[in-house]
Amino acid sequence: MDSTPTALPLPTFPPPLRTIESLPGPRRWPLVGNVLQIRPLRLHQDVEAWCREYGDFFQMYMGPEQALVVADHDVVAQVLKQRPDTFRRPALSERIMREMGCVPGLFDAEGQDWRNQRRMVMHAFSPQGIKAYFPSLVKVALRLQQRWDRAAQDERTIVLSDDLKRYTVDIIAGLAFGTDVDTINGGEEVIQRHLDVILPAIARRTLSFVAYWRVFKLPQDRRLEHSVATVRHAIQDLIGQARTRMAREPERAAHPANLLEAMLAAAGQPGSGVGDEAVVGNVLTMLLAGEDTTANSIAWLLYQLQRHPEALARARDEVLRHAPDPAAFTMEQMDKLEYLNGCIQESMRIKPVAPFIPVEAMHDTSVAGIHVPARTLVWCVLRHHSMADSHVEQAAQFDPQRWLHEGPGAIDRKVAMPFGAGPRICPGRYLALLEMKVVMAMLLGRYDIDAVATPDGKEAEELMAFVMSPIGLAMRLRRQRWQ
Ligand code: HEM
Repeated sequence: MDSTPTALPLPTFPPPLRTIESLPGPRRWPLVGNVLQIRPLRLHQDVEAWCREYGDFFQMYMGPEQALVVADHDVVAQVLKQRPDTFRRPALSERIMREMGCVPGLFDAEGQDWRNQRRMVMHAFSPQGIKAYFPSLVKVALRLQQRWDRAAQDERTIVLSDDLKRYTVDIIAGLAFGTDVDTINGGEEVIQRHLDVILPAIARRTLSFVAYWRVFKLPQDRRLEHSVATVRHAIQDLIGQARTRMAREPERAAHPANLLEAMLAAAGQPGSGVGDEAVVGNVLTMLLAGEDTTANSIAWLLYQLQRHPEALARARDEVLRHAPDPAAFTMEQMDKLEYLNGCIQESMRIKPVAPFIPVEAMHDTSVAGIHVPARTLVWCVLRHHSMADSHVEQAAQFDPQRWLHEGPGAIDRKVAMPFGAGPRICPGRYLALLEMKVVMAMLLGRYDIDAVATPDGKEAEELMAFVMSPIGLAMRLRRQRWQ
């Protein structure tokens, strides 16, 4: 027998964690940190420029608070996946909403409240729910078509964001609240005007270094108060209409026809985790989360297609082949618009309306070997690898084709995350994609686009106010000759 002692394997230890302080990052000032180097309306671009300079992981300071910036798409997806237990949305965002007089909903809910509300919202926005709503969605698109017919006939310029927001609000109100608000045919005093005041205010106050509004109010803060009060009034109206329907038809409590009815039915149940406040909060949340995001995504898509005539022609060809008549649109036709779908994905890769997602660590944890103490802000950058040649071939080019095939030359679909990732991924994504397809199919099949341009004819700038929007795009349409 061999008596040579065999060497015991040495225990291996994971490498010690790095600290955030050990990472590179822009030079900071005492107290204000890097805040003065960030242009609030160009915040995303400033952080993306630092990503190019300092790499996928670096530190920055939002005032005195240290933040870890993560721009590696795999690691971003891992962080976003660890919600709601390890990371949450920053507590500041909920505080700002409440202070403004807005009740938070799913977007700001955490823990068990979030789980309960999420289940209901997912059910309301499920592919089956959206399929059932499709005929009403098309009806809203046809109203927009009438509005655009009039604009084309009068050779009038269309303020793109205004018309598209009317379209998206009407769809959300119909699907989620069961109410036909018809803002497309409404006058100037529509709910969007007030949402347009509230959304930038959330962004502005979240980034504001000094909470001056607690001490005195500027005209913009008084406008905000008025808009919040008007929107709250409109929400009470929507809830009132749903309660009346449910009182008239009590069977709706057992078989709710939409999200609002489901929430109202649940609000009466003990232990449902959905109270009256959550109902109000979620009506507002659906309006805020579904309006600007989808409208601006469509505006960016139109802008990019207009600058790529060969892609536009190919998308139009496809529409005329598979879905030539908006009044007869079907879900099956929409499923056939694969090239248009590629255009949508490509546009959202280059111009994601949510180019970053900030989260906060709930307890001490680690990210890619970096120690992250509890309550640290982790700034997840969504547009970095998705625009890098190292991850996407000729990344700066608008090339819808890359979304159509598998294998060499195809894009790694996980590199772009326009709807976020993990358990809090956008629940409205199926609806949003369908809204985009329907409005684009209606437009491409019926009109020639004369212009989608900024007032000075220069490149559309990206403005970060709650979502990343193109500044001041106007569109001119002409009815196609064969129409
Ligand atoms: C193109 C249009 C849209 C884009 C690009 C978009 C993008 C996003 C993103 C990036 C998030 C954060 C996800 C995360 O934290 O991982 C989000 C969350 C959310 N979105 Fe959307 N969204 C769009 C349309 C909609 C629509 C139409 C609705 C519903 C009416 C909606 C409702 C929500 C809600 C409620 C949340 C919070 C989900 C949660 O925290 O659990 N979104 N969206």
